[in-house]
Amino acid sequence: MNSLLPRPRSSPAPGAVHVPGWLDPDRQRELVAACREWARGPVPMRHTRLPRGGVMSVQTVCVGWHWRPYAYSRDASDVNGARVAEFPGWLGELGRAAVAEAYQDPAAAAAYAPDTALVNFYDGAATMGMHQDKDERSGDPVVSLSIGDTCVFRFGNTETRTRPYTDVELESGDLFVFGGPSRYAFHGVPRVRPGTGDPATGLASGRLNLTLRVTGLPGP
Ligand SMILES: O=C(O)CCC(=O)C(=O)O
Ligand SMILES: [Fe+2]
Repeated sequence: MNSLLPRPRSSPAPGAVHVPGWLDPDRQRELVAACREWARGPVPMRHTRLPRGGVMSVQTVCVGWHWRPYAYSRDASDVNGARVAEFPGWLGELGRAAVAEAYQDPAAAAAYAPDTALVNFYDGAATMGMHQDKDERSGDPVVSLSIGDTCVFRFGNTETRTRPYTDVELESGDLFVFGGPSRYAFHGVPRVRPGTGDPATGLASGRLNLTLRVTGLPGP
């Protein structure tokens, strides 16, 4: 938080809600510690390789289900063949609390059962191009949690990867939920602002983002 006045919550599109400063400092520290463990394994955090030969600038580790472009599996055959870490119960609770906060809808929150989390780490130069989250077989909302350096999060429309879009500054502790008519909106991260995070989170530099999702795939 680098502003004098609290940042207001906003809704850049129907079904998309930004809640600034939702995670308190203790929660942020706990999440950084958990992400650090997941980054070690059983499937280590890596730069995801794209089918056409490119490599993503962010580093990613998954929990619950392993994502590779463009499908989910339990085993990370594109990394080391290991089965991904279990999706912990507390992370599901956090997801339900996030949906309750964003939509102020207890029934929608109670029904929300995320079974995967993608953990992305951005160094100062990493970006993410405009894309849709569409490898899930469920239209349930995506819950996004940010820790560390501030980024520009570009939230667009469901039709094109271009305008109209809204640029939102996601700071450490911010919650962003997109569901309903915005579930398949294009979005991306054109810029991270190095040095804006507070090292007290446990993250000396860079940005962490967790997206909780419902894969719609059969469990265990
Ligand atoms: O880092 C972010 O804020 C967005 C991440 C994202 O869009 C994704 O993992 O699909
Ligand atoms: Fe995404």
